Amino acid sequence: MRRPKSKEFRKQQRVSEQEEINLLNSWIQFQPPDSGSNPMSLPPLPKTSPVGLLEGNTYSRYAGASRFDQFPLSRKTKDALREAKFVVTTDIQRAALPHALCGRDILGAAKTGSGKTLTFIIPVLEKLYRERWGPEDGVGSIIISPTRELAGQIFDVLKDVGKHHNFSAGLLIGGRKDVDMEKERVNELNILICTPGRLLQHMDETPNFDCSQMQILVLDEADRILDSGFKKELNAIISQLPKRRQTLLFSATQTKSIQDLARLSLKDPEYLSVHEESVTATPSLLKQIVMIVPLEQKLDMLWSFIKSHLQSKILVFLSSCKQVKFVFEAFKKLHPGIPLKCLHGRMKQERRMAIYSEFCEKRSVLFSTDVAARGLDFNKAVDWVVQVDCPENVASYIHRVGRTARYKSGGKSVLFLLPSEMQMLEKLKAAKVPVHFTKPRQERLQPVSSLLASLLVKYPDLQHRAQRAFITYLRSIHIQKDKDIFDVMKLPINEYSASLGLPMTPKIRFLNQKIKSKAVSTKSVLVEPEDSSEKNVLEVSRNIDTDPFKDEEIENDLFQLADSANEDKVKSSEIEEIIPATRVLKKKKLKINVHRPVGTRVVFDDEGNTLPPLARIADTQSGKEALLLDPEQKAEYYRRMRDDLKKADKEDKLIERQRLREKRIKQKMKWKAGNEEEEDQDDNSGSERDETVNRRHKKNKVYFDSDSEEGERNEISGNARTSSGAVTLEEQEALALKLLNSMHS
Ligand SMILES: Nc1ncnc2c1ncn2[C@@H]1O[C@H](COP(=O)(O)OP(=O)(O)OP(=O)(O)O)[C@@H](O)[C@H]1O
Repeated sequence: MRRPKSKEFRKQQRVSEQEEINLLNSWIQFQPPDSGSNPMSLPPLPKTSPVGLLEGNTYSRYAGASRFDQFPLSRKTKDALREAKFVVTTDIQRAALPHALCGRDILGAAKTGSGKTLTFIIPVLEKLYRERWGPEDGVGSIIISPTRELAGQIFDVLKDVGKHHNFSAGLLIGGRKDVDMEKERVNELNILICTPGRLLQHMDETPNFDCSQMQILVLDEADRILDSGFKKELNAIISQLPKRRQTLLFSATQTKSIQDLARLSLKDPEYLSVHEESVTATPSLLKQIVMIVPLEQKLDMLWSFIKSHLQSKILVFLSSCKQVKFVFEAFKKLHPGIPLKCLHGRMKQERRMAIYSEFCEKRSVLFSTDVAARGLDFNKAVDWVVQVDCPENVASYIHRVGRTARYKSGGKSVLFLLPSEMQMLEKLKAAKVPVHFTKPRQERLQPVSSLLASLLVKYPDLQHRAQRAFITYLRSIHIQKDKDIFDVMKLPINEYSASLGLPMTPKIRFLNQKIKSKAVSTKSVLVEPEDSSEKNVLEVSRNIDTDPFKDEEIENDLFQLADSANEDKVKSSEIEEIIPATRVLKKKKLKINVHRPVGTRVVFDDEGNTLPPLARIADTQSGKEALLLDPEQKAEYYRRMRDDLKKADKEDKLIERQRLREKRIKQKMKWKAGNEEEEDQDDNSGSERDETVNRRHKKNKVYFDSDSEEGERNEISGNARTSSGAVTLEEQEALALKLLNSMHS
């Protein structure tokens, strides 16, 4: 709390502030961009070096400044920077601050953890300070972030660095219930830090919400905000912002698309990519490992990894919220000896923030979706980033691994790649990502599947979660755009299902169609193995083994599970994986097992001869076993059995429908009560999300940001359908017969 100051003191302060501003303005040759320039006629992006950018400009002398106090910044900003122990500037800060303080538009690209946040927070504060912005001036700056956690983190940095300024700032993110309170106060805020959905909500719903005077717009993780997932929101937001403004875009993986820049009406933007000439696209202190892990061994590998790194802080990325929920719940029940946490878009906002803070403070394992992939700077360094599921592209990989090895600290990461995803390695290499490729050391694996199977028997809820995780994973692969890497048909589906502890492979409608058509077309693959991708896979692995970035230390010290000695074993599993026809045959075999009728038990007659199968069956009516050798008797028996099963099936379906109806009603009520939940942004592809947003806009004007909940609802209904339709009549018959059989054996 500040003590009230006297009138005289305030007057003096105003005068000295004005003198300081005059001085700053004379130091900085302030060049606001032309308001009327045509955004489509952008000049080619200049490839500038980080220092000495503004030759001939009075400001050029600051271009090479290596300390914050050498920059023409206000006393208030300098004091706060010093107090927060920010003294020496980073590359991107040195390169971008001179331009940003001049009022230029900037496209800033620098590696993860290299200090981009300060690079835009300082110009925002300085711009408003020099404009003498006050509460009555309203919104002066908007900073947009793709996720709520990142917005919260930027807000914290702003509070730190701006603590001596008198600006008001607000964090506007989805999932908060106090939207009405926000509406009342939003017009008094000078700096808004927000997610796109919530900002648009205020633009559309808040009476008199006015940002016509806004001076400076910032997009953090700009490439993400400009991609198709946020396209509609961003276009709507931009259309409501003044054309005359400064725009700053930052990301570790920057967009260079002229269309994107045109959408933002950038004026002569400075493209500052300070690490473009760098040998690697990722931080130099980051050690990166890629391992081939067959799908059915992923959980074994993850479990073994956790068990052998109990003293580390580990961030684990999985492809969907359902995966996160299942792995977290299952592993928690197995007590690995280190605290486990999970983070995904469908958690309540308060819980999300709490988990995020707890993980910042404590050594633990955090299972997360891509909500934690970008921008987050976990307080005490993350030791390991483990990518259990392959990221959708190289950019996503770079952001995920960038959660460790930040600023000047080191870090390690490991990516589990399926044999069918080996193309990813080539793409990483092409993008200058130095990975050390290695094979898993099988004998160090601690299998967890059998433990999971018993857990699933004990906890039916967990079984349901496992089924959903299974289906969502396959769907996430199915909807991936990059078909060079992601091919659902190459996955060992039954083995994967068993590895989750599931007793039977759940039915997946979209896949069944594919399998049928593939079963016909893949026969030729079996007779032409040399031409198949098998060869490619092996070739790739050989190439990567001779990777110049290879670091012996990693193999010996950092990841004890790795071993190249069992190369042959892995190769044979690769071969098995990449010939889909093999699996199709296997699958059929498995199915035959499931449908095994009563009577397949070997039975002998009085003379010791085996009786043919089906000769001996249980008479369910009388409760006795009987030998039904007469075909008519047998037919009659089966007819009765079929009728019974059909009846039971009908009843089951009725019950299931009723259950689903009740569930839907409950969800509706929850919704109506404004019980906001969130979407897992990874569960849906961009295009799916676009459709979702459209529908929502049309229907009831509910807003979307990185965290909306439509994905969940879609999935719930999708999964409900699957669970209700998953077990067919045939399978139910088989199951009943199997039960009878086991009762008699
Ligand atoms: N000049 C500096 N001196 C000391 N520490 C700094 C400096 N600049 C930034 N940092 C610290 O470096 C860390 C990473 O900064 P920041 O989060 O801004 O990185 P980033 O480039 O935005 O990363 P990402 O691409 O992952 O979003 C933070 O902990 C921040 O406090």
